[in-house]
Amino acid sequence: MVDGEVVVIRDMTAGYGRKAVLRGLSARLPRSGVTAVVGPNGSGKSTLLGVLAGTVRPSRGGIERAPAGRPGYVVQRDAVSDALPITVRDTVAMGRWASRGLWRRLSAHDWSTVDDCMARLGVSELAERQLSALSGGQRQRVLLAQALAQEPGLLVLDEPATGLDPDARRHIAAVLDREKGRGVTVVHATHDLAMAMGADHCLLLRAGRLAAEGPPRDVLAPQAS
Ligand SMILES: Nc1ncnc2c1ncn2[C@@H]1O[C@H](COP(=O)(O)OP(=O)(O)OP(=O)(O)O)[C@@H](O)[C@H]1O
Repeated sequence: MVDGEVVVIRDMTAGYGRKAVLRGLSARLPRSGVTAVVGPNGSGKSTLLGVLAGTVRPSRGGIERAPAGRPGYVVQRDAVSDALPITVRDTVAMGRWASRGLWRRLSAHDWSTVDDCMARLGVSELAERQLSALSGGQRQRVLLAQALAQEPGLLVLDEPATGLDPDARRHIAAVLDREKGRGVTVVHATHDLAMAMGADHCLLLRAGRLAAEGPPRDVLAPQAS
C-alpha cells in the first residue's frame, strides 16, 4: 500500500473531557476500500469513528489526508430517537442539508439524489412512512441512505449490521462494496465476523490501542480460534 492510496491516522490521542480513550493510535485506511474496526466492548471503536467523522476532536495527532468533503456518518441505531415525527423521505433529505444549509430549499437535483439513495437501499416504497414505524433493519437502511445522500468521500458507520438478520446484513455489506466501487472510503465498526472478513482491511483495537492491523484473515484468525 503506497502513501497516496491511504487515509493516515497519526499518533492520535482522543477521548471525552480529560479521559483519554484512544492513546497514541496510528493506523492506515485504504482509500476507496472498506476498513472494519473490531475489538471488545469499550475498546474505543465508536470513539475512533467519531474522530473520523469529526464529532470527537483529538487532543493530540489526528487524521492526515482524509478524503475531501464532509464525512457521511451513521451512528449506532439505538442512538437515534424512536419518537422523531418524520417520514423516511424527509429523513434521507436531511442528508442534503449539509451541503445546502438548513434554510435553503432543496433543489430538484437534491430531491433526485434523495430518491436515488432510497432506491439504492431498497427503501423507496417506505418513502412516506414514519421513521418510528419501521423495523430495525428498515431504519438502518434509511439511515445509510441519509448518509449516502451527502455524497461523502468518507463513509463512517457504527455497527451497521448489529441486530439485523443475515439477509439484511448481506444487503448492507453489498451496499458498502458498491460505494467502494464508486470511490468512497468506507470505515465501519462491527462485532460481526462475516462483515469484518468481507472488508479489505481490518483494525483491531484493545483498550484504546491498535492491537493489530492488516488483511482481515490475518487480524481475525487468532480471534476466531
Ligand atoms: N460520550 C462519552 N463520554 C464519556 N465517555 C465515553 C463516551 N462515549 C464513550 N465513552 C467511554 O469511552 C470508552 C470507549 O467507548 P467506545 O464507545 O468508543 O467503545 P466501543 O469499542 O465502540 O464499544 P462498544 O463495542 O460497546 O460499542 C468507554 O470506556 C466508554 O465508557
